[in-house]
Amino acid sequence: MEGQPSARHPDWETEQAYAHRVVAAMRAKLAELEGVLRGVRGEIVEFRRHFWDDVTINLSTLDDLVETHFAIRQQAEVLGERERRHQQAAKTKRTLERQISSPFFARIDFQYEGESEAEPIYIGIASFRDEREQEFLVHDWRAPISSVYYDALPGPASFKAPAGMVRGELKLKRQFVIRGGTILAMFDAGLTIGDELLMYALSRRSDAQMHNIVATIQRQQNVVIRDDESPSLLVTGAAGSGKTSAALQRAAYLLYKHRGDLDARQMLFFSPNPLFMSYISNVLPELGEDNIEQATFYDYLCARLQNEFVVEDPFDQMERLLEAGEDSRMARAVRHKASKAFADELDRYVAGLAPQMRFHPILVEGRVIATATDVKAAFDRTDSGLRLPLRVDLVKEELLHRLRQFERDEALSDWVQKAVDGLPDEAYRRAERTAAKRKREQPELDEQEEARRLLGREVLRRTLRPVRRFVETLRFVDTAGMYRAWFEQAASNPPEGFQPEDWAQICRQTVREMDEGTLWYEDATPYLYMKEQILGRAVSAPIRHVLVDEVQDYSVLQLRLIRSLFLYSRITMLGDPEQLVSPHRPGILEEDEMARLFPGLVRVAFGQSYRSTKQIVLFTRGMAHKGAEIQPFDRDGALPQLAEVSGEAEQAGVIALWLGEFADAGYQTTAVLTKTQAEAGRLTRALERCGVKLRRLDKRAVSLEPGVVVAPVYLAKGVEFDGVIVANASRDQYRTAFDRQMLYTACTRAMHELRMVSVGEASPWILSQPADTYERVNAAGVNAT
Ligand SMILES: Nc1ncnc2c1ncn2[C@@H]1O[C@H](COP(=O)(O)OP(=O)(O)OP(=O)(O)O)[C@@H](O)[C@H]1O
Repeated sequence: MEGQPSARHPDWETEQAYAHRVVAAMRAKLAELEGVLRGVRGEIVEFRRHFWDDVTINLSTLDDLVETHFAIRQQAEVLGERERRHQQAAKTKRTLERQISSPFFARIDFQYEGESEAEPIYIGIASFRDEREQEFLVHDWRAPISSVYYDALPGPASFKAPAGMVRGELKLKRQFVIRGGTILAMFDAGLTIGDELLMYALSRRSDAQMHNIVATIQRQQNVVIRDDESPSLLVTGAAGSGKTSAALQRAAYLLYKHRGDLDARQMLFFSPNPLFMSYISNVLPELGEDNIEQATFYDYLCARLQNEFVVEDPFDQMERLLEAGEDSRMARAVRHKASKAFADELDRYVAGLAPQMRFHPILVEGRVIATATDVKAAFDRTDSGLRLPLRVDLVKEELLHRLRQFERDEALSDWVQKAVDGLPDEAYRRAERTAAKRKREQPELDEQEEARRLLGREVLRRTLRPVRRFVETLRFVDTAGMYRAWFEQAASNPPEGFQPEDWAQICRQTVREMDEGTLWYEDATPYLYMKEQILGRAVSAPIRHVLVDEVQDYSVLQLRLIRSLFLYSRITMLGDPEQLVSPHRPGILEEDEMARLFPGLVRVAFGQSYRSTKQIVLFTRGMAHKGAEIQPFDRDGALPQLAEVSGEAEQAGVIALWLGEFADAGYQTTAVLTKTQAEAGRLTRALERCGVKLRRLDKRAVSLEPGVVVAPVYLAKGVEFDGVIVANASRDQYRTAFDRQMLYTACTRAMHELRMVSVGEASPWILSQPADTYERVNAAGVNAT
């Protein structure tokens, strides 16, 4: 690395003077903004107080009603506009406050082609203009020219501006660490980019929150961040290679580039667990952007399925699997239901479903408006050339028509007239007035009967409301019955092609579970997918960008569902096949299925791992299939340690000892990772008995705080800790290929230090690593080799 040691840099004073100038200008702007904010706030309070003064409420005639409506609307619009102005100013203020502490993090000197001098460009989290001088004191990191900082080395360079490519020469590339307006460190980048600043960033202690990487975005990451052309992106890369970070920076970049046209509510991030949602929730606000929408795939499924079933969550499914074992029927069921063969089979079933469509009858207070057979007959009368959702829609129209007819026909019937007695007096008076008016227009009308008819229809309208809703929301289609029937049929008559040998039993179990009102997690997606095929896809048009993290854990149908629900959205997927911690079959990321579902898919692979020290990466990469491709970042730390102990009490003792050492090292976040929830519970109790203060994370945990946590590995996905202790990393626990992925995921959560303890012989996935990549210690933490 060519670079000047910070303290001796000859330009230090000049740069500090510039930083002071910028900060002073920012402070002045902040004061001005605070004045504006106070003013707008005052206006809002005043406006709210006198909201009704300018509105005359007059509901006498229809014209008056319309006028009143518009007057209220106009007032509300004025108020809304001020509130928006206030929100905008408050947002700018927050960004400015952050900028004042660290006004910029880089400077490039760029000499445009044809110019004789280079222009210094300072880069920060947002741009800042000196309005009097009409010059940019700081450029936004997302501005076109800023890309030179991320992409180029000193020498000829170019960047893409809206009007085309701009060429020139990069004369200087300088990086800063500034806190509280004071320069703490300053590096000039030479042939390699920003390694010192990166080292500075990666050596920090984790505070349980992910942070932005804006000052040290690497060239390959920048490709992903600024890609505004590919319809879909699949970013694969080793643990800690910055996939999630790049995706969040990408969201910030797109929000900036398309500001005014794209807002944060139009971007959706699928997170692996609720904990992760809180872990990343700081990144965008740090960059002055609003948080984008976040959901776990499970939450999304439940929202779509409403309350039709109790849907098992993926963590319970995981526990079920860990208990049953990989060779169990349950595991075979889950794997098969996640496969392409199953997805194709479901597509075939839906394609041939028309003759077997099932419906619920339409009943009103025990009276039959249409039997299930009637509804089926109505369906059969529709044009068989049409797609299922269109045919269902036609049946809906016919049923609504029948409901209207029923309302007309039944108004004078006894059961309805009996219910009329319960109507309020006002309803009687209204009906009598209307009947009298009609009598004047049609003298032959029986006025009393007309009033009774009107009252009867009012009763019916109320009674029919839920039935109408039932029809309008297509709940008359027995989708659950059809999903269930598919398994019933398959149990007695298995479909052609590959099935697990005990498929018939699996099908019967699925039926039993549904009869109890529960949907296993592995059935939730196929069921929803089938439902969307029958009833019509509720395409989520407002969402324009979807980001899917940990995509290696998704099944074929989950991806098909995402594609169909977000048909018009651009999709960015992030994954690492080595971290497959779901019972699904590996390889989904490699398959043609990806290219078929996401036409124009662009794949980007990240090779370098940033999270962990060189020692941790050299050790963990041995567990990965394509480990040789993982490049560690040259940051030194201790060798990972392994202690083999004889029992659980001894294990707790070793962990307590290690936790003490981690605390002495100043680690703020430490995780003790187990395989299962039950183990996490036992270990928590054992550690508490040793006097350790810790927090146990379960699937309901929604935030990560500094300190020691005990959790099963699958809950720590995507998250990182200063120190990680893998509990009971023994042969019994981590033996199979699936276990290897789990162990790899656990070990790669560590930033600075990794320790493993095993009750009995350690896992072969550890023992097969080169002896010089880890250290064996005894229960007292003393080298045991
Ligand atoms: N360019 C960078 N500059 C500074 N830090 C970086 C950079 N890229 C990644 N990191 C850091 O590396 C760590 C891992 O990043 P991130 O979580 O985005 O990786 P990932 O590929 O999503 O990991 P995993 O697959 O293990 O969940 C984070 O602490 C992040 O801040």
